Amino acid sequence: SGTTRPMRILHYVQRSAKCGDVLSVISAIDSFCSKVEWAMNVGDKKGEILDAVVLETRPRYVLELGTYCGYSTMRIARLLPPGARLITIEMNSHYAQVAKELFQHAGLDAQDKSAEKRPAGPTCKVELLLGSSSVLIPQLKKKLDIDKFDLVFIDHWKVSYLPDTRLLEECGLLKSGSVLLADNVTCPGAPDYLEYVRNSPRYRSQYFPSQLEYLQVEDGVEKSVFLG
Ligand SMILES: O=C(NC/C=C/[C@H]1O[C@@H](Sc2ccncc2)[C@H](O)[C@@H]1O)c1cc([N+](=O)[O-])cc(O)c1O
Ligand SMILES: [Mg+2]
Repeated sequence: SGTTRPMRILHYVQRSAKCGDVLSVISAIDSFCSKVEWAMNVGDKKGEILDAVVLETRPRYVLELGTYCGYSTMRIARLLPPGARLITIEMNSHYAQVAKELFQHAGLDAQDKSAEKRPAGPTCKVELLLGSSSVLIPQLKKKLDIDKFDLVFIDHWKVSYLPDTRLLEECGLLKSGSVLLADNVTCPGAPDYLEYVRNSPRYRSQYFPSQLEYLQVEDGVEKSVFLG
């Protein structure tokens, strides 16, 4: 009945990162996970690729599958202009709670969309949805009044990458030019997803080699542009 790894990350951040400073929260997580305890954040090396893709895409509507502690949520949110919306889906309520507390420490304007009492309309940049992507993706248009996503960051269960991508297509949530960015396509790997986006005429796919977070192990992210 001790603490969990996400709780230990949260406590370290609360002790050592500057309140309201999202960059100091991000670097505190990286420092904890590289020196004290590994955790499955996208990390600083692949995080720089994520940053570059966000800046290049200039997305207004972003979807993230797999919040975990919210590390990549914060990396993305800090680069979005006001008015942009970042929807992140997490099915583990403990991880979601830790992420929310990290967003608060970072001073990120975030809202738990699954809360009952919430102000009408998108008053904040980060909207955390509690539930499974396969259940929530078909509800996004109706629930959140979002038509298409400009950028999707995929970092949840590796076996869910492909089915959820197919679901995004079927739900009409991608437009010509929408960018999918998938973490871990080398380690742990998402072979069926890779095979799909690299061979489908509906995507132009590009691999960005890097390393697994905090380790000297090969990994990489795959950027796939939906062609409509
Ligand atoms: O397994 C990995 N990631 C799975 C991530 C899973 C995250 O997404 C939801 S599942 C969900 C959320 C929403 N909808 C459906 C399911 C989990 O609660 C967790 O927050 C992983 C593993 C390694 N590694 O080295 O072993 C490295 C990485 O970078 C990884 O991302
Ligand atoms: Mg990952």
